[in-house]
Amino acid sequence: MADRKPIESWLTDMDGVLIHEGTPIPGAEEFLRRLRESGKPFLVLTNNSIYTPRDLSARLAGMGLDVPEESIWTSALATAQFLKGQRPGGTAYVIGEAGLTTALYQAGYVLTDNNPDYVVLGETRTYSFEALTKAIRLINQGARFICTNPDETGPSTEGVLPATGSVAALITKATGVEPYFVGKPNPLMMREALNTAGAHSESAVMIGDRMDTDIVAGMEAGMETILVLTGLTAAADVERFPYRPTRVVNSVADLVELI
Ligand SMILES: O=C(CO)COP(=O)(O)O
Ligand SMILES: [Mg+2]
Repeated sequence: MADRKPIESWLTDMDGVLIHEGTPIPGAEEFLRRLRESGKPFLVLTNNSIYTPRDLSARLAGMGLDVPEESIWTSALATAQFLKGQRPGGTAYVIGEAGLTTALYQAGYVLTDNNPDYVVLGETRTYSFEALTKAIRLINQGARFICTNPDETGPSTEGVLPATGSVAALITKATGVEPYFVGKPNPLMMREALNTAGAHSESAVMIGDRMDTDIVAGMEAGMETILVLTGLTAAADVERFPYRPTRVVNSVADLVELI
């Protein structure tokens, strides 16, 4: 890309780039090791709001991937930071896992189903009819609808998994209310990530497997972008979009020599 600065900071998506659910993607271990050895700032930037950074770091370590918790930024953390800024000491009814409930507690929020300020929808593998019904009723009674991420599906080795964006669509259908999405491609998540990594967009790169979250978010934040073909976007899909990544590679294994 013409007159761009050398890449000094690396922001990388997780699902579909480093792992497929519980399975590491070939080349991810070497990519992360080379990043650590380079001493360059890097951050794993995931829309997956299920886990706390500590739990996620432990899960990744169990797959042989060494990512310290301070190098992980999730859509749950971004959502908690957003709500803390919007309404300090607020209240929320939450559908999600420990990654989201812990982040909201740490942001000073009270989690309740009694007249909450917000309904906050995150990623889980155990959506319940009762919880969705409660969320729909609370939104109808005036609670503001927030969602950690717009991903309709997530990747796995067996195929796609329904994700938060699809569940949000169910609630929207039942209430007529659209959520505010905090995760990628919201510039909020990118700004917070760049600040967390101490990175500057003109010398940073965003690696991802989705054109409509990772790549557009990086592009609109002024970063170089690299699409990998190990996740949800196939090579033939790229041309359908009105924008392009800086480069397309098969996997993170192809990026090791760029670090
Ligand atoms: O969890 C996701 C959708 O289910 C997406 O996670 P990533 O942002 O790490 O790809
Ligand atoms: Mg992904």
